[in-house]
Amino acid sequence: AQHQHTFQRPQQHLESCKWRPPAPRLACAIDETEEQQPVSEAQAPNEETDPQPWPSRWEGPHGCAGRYCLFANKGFARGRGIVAITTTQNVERLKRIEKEEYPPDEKPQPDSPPPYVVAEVEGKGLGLLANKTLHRGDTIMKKTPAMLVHRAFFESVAVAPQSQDALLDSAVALLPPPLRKEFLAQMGGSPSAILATNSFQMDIGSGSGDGHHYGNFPEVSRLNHDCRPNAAFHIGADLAHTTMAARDVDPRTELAISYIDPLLPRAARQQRIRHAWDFACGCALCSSSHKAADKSDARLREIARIEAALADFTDESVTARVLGRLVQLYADERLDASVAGAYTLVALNYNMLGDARSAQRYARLAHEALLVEKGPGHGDLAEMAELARSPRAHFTWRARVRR
Ligand SMILES: C[S@@+](CC[C@H](N)C(=O)[O-])C[C@H]1O[C@@H](n2cnc3c(N)ncnc32)[C@H](O)[C@@H]1O
Repeated sequence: AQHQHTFQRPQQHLESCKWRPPAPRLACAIDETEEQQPVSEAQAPNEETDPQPWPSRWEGPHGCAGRYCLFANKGFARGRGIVAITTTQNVERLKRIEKEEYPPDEKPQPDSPPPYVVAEVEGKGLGLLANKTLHRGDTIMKKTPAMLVHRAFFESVAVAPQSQDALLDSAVALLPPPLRKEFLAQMGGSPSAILATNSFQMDIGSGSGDGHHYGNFPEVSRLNHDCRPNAAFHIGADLAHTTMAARDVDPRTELAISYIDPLLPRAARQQRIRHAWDFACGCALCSSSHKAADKSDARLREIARIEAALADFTDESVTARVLGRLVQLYADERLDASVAGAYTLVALNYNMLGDARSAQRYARLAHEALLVEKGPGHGDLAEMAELARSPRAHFTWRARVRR
């Protein structure tokens, strides 16, 4: 699974982002209410009391709206469960992923106690607070989705809003009770509003088309937004959403992720947050003085300028001093959760300038940051490992000096 590209920076940064279904709906070509077969709770007897974990078994379709049908697997990912509103082709993909990533003969790791507690956070509703000291790279949580909904289910004019709501209600009813409780406890109210406030875009087709879904991970949904977050996240080919500490965190400190591109200037960040989630960001940077915000925006502009130069092999302004300046700007901006792309560029550019030691140093840092921000499946990892191993054999060696 890959994250949705919402913006493109020089090093092909990928961003996972949250979403909001399009509203208001303008047209409904076909009302498919009649195709709905809402699933009642009565169809799952004894599930509240049954101590046995559910076996992994895909069932459905339990009703359809247009090409999108409801499928459920109460035993998905070694007993966690999942529901999906998607196409039959994508269910086959989910089956393949489960077979490869969650083989039934492999014992699940016992869950270690979470390094956070859920608590009220002033001005933000509930949030997550660290309950111990965390270090950069520590895993905060790793969760598979409770619900996957094909993006076009919300966008297709062939699916009427009533059909959407009926199928979403049925989907919730098919979740195993503990996960259903977690799902319904999320901020939002109705299932569609819960999805609008708390979902991540993900591609379950590895970019091969029609795999674009909204993924809902109820435990992850308690993470509030911060423009300079102390946690980073990625969604892997195993569908799991992993949140990791991006810097050292003291106990009782709130854990937060960025819902948006943190490199946007303050006004654009706030506008995106307002537009997509309808809240005024109360993070420390957004609440800072005009003077501090202006300084931050000036640093972001300088970052953009330098990164454009680094990505242009013909740009002659690139020197070791410029590379050092970029690293300093990221540190000053506290962009600990978004440094992988910058370190990658810096590593490649040191190599292009013929400084093998610095290239190796930043290739190692980029490798570490890619694991935190993008996960072990990211394509640049091999490149950075190669550069760290033998900078002089890398195609970038002295590329700027040779010109
Ligand atoms: C994904 S939920 C996060 C958890 C949520 N606070 C809760 O109680 O479940 C997103 C919602 O949390 C609140 N929120 C998140 N980050 C915030 C921030 N930086 N400032 C103010 N409110 C925030 C907003 O109400 C937003 O719609």
